[in-house]
Amino acid sequence: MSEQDPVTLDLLKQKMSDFAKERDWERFHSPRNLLLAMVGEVGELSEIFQWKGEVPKGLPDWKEEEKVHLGEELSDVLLYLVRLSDICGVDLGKAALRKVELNAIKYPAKVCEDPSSTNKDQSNGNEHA
Ligand SMILES: Nc1ccn([C@H]2C[C@H](O)[C@@H](COP(=O)(O)OP(=O)(O)OP(=O)(O)O)O2)c(=O)n1
Repeated sequence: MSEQDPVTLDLLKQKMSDFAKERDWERFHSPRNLLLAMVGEVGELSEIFQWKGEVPKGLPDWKEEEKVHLGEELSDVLLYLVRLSDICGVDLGKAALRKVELNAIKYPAKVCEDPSSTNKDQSNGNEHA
């Protein structure tokens, strides 16, 4: 794989599968364990922003090493999510695309100007699509 090749969910899925196989860690990669590991990584991601207050988009004032750390924690969350989906037999790419389409139907572009009002009134009464 070269630097120019796109990084796909399938590639990440394969890498995580190889990683677990090579270490004989498949027995640890159960749905529940992976979910808990992912939530732990969401916690580590949250710590990066904790107590900072709101930060401007693009993080212009952050040091390079802080951005590298952020990339690592974002990646841990993504990798566990990809692995969890795989282990559960869910095609994450397809499921996410379908969800994007459902979101567009639930929140028509011309109607929804204020995202803070994305609750019952604009979702046909269904809060859990
Ligand atoms: N049983 C495991 C353990 C780790 N990993 C992979 C997925 C994550 O990308 C990363 C998580 O590793 P750590 O648990 O060491 O977490 P961190 O990298 O965040 O290190 P730390 O918690 O020390 O900051 O390694 C995995 O697939 N399965």
